[in-house]
Amino acid sequence: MILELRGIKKSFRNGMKYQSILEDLDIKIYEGDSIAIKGKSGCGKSTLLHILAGLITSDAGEILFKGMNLSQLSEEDQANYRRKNVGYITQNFHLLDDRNVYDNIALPLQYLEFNKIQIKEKVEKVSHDLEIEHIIKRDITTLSGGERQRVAIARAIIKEPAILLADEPTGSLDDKTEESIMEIFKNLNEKGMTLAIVTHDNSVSSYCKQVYELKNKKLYSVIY
Ligand SMILES: Nc1ncnc2c1ncn2[C@@H]1O[C@H](COP(=O)(O)OP(=O)(O)OP(=O)(O)O)[C@@H](O)[C@H]1O
Repeated sequence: MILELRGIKKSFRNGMKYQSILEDLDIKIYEGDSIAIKGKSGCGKSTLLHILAGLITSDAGEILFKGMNLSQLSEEDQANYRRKNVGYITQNFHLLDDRNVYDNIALPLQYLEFNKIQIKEKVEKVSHDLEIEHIIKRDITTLSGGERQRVAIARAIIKEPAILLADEPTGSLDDKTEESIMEIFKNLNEKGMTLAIVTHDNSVSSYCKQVYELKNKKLYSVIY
């Protein structure tokens, strides 16, 4: 098992009120799994992905990565865990506007202290796969929504993470580009990368081996 959530609870404080989002949520994700997470807008899908990525903490429960309890690690070790193992594509991409496309894609490898030659090789390969070679020197601010999305995907997969978490990764792409991105994810998954995707799109979830619905603060396996 690569990642397990046990008894996760999460609520947010909005003004004077606490809004409970996740309640006693469990999930087991096995190495090489590909899972889609569906559910109504606002039900807590992004919150769940943030918890899986270790970006926010839960109020109760445990997150285990290959049996290791992440909440028992120091902040520095948690950050190292994320850098090495987790690729994350957020809903609004979070690209760095003051750097060009190349530098955005190269960033995770710089954190992992790859040398310049290794970085160049990997950036060239991933930008070829995602068909963004022609925009590699462009400033982020000049890109279209779909181009930004592909840059965010390139940045997330360049380090070949053990687990890729993606929040609506093909949301603003046309059908053909969506299909090519899903083929890339499928290939990476076949090579052993575990995949968890939040999506509303049935054609995206059809690529996944398992589909879950987040409902009433818990995850339910959807059987077609
Ligand atoms: N940092 C926060 N502070 C307060 N409330 C929050 C915070 N983050 C999320 N929420 C609330 O938690 C609920 C779940 O939000 P979340 O973004 O996880 O839903 P979602 O299922 O991903 O929605 P969507 O499909 O619309 O993107 C929403 O009601 C949202 O307003």
